[in-house]
Amino acid sequence: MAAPPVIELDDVSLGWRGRIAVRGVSGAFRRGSLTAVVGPNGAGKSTLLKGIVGLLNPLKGHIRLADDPRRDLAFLPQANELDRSFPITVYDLVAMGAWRRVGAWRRFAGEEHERVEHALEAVGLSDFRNRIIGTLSGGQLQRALFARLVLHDARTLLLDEPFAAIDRDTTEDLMRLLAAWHEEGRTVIVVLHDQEMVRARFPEALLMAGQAVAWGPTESVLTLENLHLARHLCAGDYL
Ligand SMILES: Nc1ncnc2c1ncn2[C@@H]1O[C@H](COP(=O)(O)OP(=O)(O)OP(=O)(O)O)[C@@H](O)[C@H]1O
Repeated sequence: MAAPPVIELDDVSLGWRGRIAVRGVSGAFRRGSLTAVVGPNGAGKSTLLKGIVGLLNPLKGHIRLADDPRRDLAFLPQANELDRSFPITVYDLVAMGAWRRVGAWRRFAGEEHERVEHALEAVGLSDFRNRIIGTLSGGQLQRALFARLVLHDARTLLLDEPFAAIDRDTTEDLMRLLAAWHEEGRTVIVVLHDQEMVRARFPEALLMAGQAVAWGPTESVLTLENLHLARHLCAGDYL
C-alpha cells in the first residue's frame, strides 16, 4: 500500500506581484519519499517550495500538510538568500536548529549540547565550532546548515539547491546525510540541477516548467520527451 501523503497540492498556483510563476500543480509528496524537483531556470521550483513552507500564499488552490509546519517542516533556502553578516558562531547557528524544542530563552540542556556536538561531527565541522559564520567558505557554511537541519529533527525536509557551487567532497558528504534522512523514514524534497545525481540517487522526481510537466518515478519523469517539453515551455536553458 502506498504511504500516506505528507504534502498535498490541489490545483495550486503561485506567483509574485500578481504574475503567475507556477500554475495548477496537483499531486502529493508521500511519507518517506525522496524527491528531486528539477526544471529549467525560472521554472518555479523555488517558488513551489516557498509555497509549501508557507512563505508565499497560493493565488489559487490549496496546499494541505499532514504535520505541524512549525515543528515538522524544515526548509533550507538557496545560499544566496542567507544573511551571513550576522555575527554568530557555527555552534550557535547549529544550536538554533533546536529552538522549537528548547524555546528561544529557556536553558539549553546538556542533552541539546551533545546533539550540537554530534551534528558538528557528522558534517566534519567539530574544529570550526567557534568560528564566526561570515568567515566560512561556501562548502563549510553548507555543512553548518546541514548540521542545523540535523538539530531541527523535522519529519519533512525541503532543500533548495543545497549543492550549488560547492565542491565534490562536500556534496558527497552532504548527499550521504540526506540519504540517511531518507532511510530514517523522513520525507525529503530537494531542488537540484544535476541530472546525473537525480537519476542515480533520487527515486522520485517532479519536473517543473511553470507547471508540473511530470511527477513520479524518476526514470518515467526524466524522459527525453518530458525534458524537451519542459525546455519548450520555459524557452530557456535546461538544467
Ligand atoms: N521574490 C521574487 N519577486 C518577484 N519575482 C520572483 C521572485 N522570486 C522568483 N520570481 C519569479 O518567479 C519565477 C520563478 O522563479 P523561481 O525562482 O521559482 O524559479 P526556479 O525554477 O527556482 O529557478 P532557478 O533554477 O533559476 O533557481 C521567475 O520568473 C522569477 O523571476
